[in-house]
Amino acid sequence: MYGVGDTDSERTAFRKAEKSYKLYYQNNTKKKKQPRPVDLTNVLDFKSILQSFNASGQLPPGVSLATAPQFDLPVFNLDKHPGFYFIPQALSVTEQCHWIRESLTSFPQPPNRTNHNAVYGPIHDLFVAAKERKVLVEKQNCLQGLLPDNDPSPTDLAYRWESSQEPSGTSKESTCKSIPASTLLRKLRWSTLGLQFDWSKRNYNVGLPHNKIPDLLSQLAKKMAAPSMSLGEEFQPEAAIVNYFGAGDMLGGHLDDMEVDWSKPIVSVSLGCKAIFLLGGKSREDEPVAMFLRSGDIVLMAGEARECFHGVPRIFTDKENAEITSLEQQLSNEEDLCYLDYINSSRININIRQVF
Ligand SMILES: O=C(O)CCC(=O)C(=O)O
Ligand SMILES: [Fe+2]
Repeated sequence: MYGVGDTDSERTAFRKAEKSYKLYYQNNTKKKKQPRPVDLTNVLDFKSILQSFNASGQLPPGVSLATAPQFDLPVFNLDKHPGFYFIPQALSVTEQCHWIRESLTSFPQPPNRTNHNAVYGPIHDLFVAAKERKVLVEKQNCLQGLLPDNDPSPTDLAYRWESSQEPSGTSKESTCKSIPASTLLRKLRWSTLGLQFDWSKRNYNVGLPHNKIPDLLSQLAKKMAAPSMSLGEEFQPEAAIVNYFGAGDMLGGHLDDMEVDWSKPIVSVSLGCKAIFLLGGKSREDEPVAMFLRSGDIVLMAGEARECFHGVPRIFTDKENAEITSLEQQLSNEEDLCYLDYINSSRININIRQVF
């Protein structure tokens, strides 16, 4: 689903656009790596579109106001992409902070799976462990026989958290593989909520243990999906993918085609650093439109837009372009500094789907 190009796709319009926005470094004269400057003049900016719409009722060519009865925020459509909806600043800063905390603490908790499952099995409390500078230590073959009798989960975990200050003790322990939680947090790429997506088989595996989509997230998705739903129908959130992006990360052009009913939207929430989103056509040969996604923006992809290639070639983690000042202010109290530290250089995307 998420592969970026083989040699053929290197030449497509979508791939060209990805390359033009992707973060590349260049050496300047003092041999310091600098991000290559990128031309952003063709990137649609719904923040300024909203501002001028609010001031004068004017919209740029190709953008129109969606009909969204009983919806209390302006929602925009793109004339060339039926089924695509943009809701700028859909979430307040307080709501954004809430979903950032949830995305880092509760969403990656088992039975939800993450990209780390394949290597380490289920990992509990990753964010707290990173905050407490813990290390993940291989337990089997290595610590067996050294575990206390009251170990809470001796059978289902091959790894466990340990304080990094713990003296290594016996020679048996010192040969254990150990990985700092902070490294694992930095390498967290996705977690899945609700019905679990099996990336190797490219389908939803309803047999995997899972929890329902959390109520508050479900309510949010139902409310935000409304502009793209037929009258009298309600969106049923059954699965969600949470994507975590660091500087230089990108999400290659792809289609989300594993859900049964494509008339239902994907509700996609952006948090943290600003990104560029590319929305293409049904073929990679179609020229994509580029737009900024900022913290608090929500997009809906329904109907025809569900069949369109899309991706995220760039996130901006530098102060000038990240546009997270209000998040920084709200997360500047002592208990939130750990979240601030993460989101300062990261973007989180939560996309919620109705599968059946
Ligand atoms: O990060 C985004 O804004 C898009 C995510 C996405 O397309 C996906 O997870 O399928
Ligand atoms: Fe997608």
